[in-house]
Amino acid sequence: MNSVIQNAKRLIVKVGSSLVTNDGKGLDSAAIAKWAAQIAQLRQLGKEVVLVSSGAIAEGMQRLGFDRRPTGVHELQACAAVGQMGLAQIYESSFREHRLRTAQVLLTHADLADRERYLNARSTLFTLLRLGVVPIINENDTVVTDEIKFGDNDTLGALVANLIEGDALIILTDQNGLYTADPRKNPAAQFVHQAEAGDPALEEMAGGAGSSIGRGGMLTKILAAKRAASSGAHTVIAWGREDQVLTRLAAGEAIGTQLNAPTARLTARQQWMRDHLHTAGKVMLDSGAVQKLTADGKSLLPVGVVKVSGKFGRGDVITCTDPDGRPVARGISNYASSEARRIMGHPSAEIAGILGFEEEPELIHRDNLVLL
Ligand SMILES: Nc1ncnc2c1ncn2[C@@H]1O[C@H](COP(=O)(O)OP(=O)(O)O)[C@@H](O)[C@H]1O
Ligand SMILES: N[C@@H](CCC(=O)OP(=O)(O)O)C(=O)O
Repeated sequence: MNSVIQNAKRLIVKVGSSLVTNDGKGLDSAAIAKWAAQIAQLRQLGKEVVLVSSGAIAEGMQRLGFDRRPTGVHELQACAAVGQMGLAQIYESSFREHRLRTAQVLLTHADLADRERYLNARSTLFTLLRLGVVPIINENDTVVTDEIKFGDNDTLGALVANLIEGDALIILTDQNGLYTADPRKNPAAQFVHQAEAGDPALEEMAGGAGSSIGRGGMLTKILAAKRAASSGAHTVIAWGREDQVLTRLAAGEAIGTQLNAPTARLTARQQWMRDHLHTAGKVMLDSGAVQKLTADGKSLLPVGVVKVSGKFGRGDVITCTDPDGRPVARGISNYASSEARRIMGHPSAEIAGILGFEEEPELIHRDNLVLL
């Protein structure tokens, strides 16, 4: 038995190109229908699921009649643009069978490196989940070149896990999981059931892609697990065609390779905020808001702010002080200082009326806040 996926509330499921396109032969609608049915069941169990799907280039190659992966960057980008239409269509129709809506989210590395775009992506994904939609994420291959790419969707899956503080990342691939060596080349390779994410020994075992369809191979999956672990997410690498793989994992069955996150959830993120030696701005809270933050574990609402100092933008880390000016917390602001000055002291229901828009009801969401 294994409870990591069973206990997970928010899951990121990544499916690789070779699985999605049946080794490049075209979109595998039967396999996709099975994952959609399983994801629908996970949602009924109260889990939130985000799907990261590869396969745009492989499907585009098939549609455009390339029998080998083109070497020219613009041909690859053209393939991705054509293939992504196929992915969007098939996911939309497969999930519709279960009365679930899908949303296409195409991201680039630049989107996640920029704090404001990062926060926008995060808010949009949370909103989609709250609305009961299954987001389908891929890299926006049409606009990125090699130097600025995530490069592979294992990495993208891990970054999405960090972005939305997923509890677990499930990487579905064409092998049962991690072996001590590439099983395609070494039939004596032993299966690894469990290990600690980030253990350097795993990187020695993992090789590159076994087929011409997949990109990253096992190494990028191991590195993705290490990356996801920094925000506390555990990773499972499993065979995507295993019968009922997702629902069985959710029922607590041990399938595939489990890479456990050694750090507690949010530690890395809290660490990142704590590590800010200087912040661009400060907000002074009334004593009620101090109580909400420090004793009740709540978010900071604009209504509890009495003074805003400094100049900061949406997404900057700011310091919260008590009425005597003593720092009590640090966190990421959802509003720029000019906006915060206008909404401080007001209930969140008035934000839209004052600013003409509302980003979030909180000035600092609890997930983006660390007590000092
Ligand atoms: N130690 C290993 N254990 C399992 N698979 C490995 C290992 N090293 C390399 N591989 C290769 O990694 C491949 C999976 O990666 P990849 O082809 O990129 O798949 P995906 O499209 O699912 O991302 C496997 O087919 C396998 O040949
Ligand atoms: N964005 C690319 C994904 C490339 C990729 O990482 O593929 P894979 O190693 O199969 O997950 C596509 O959709 O073709």
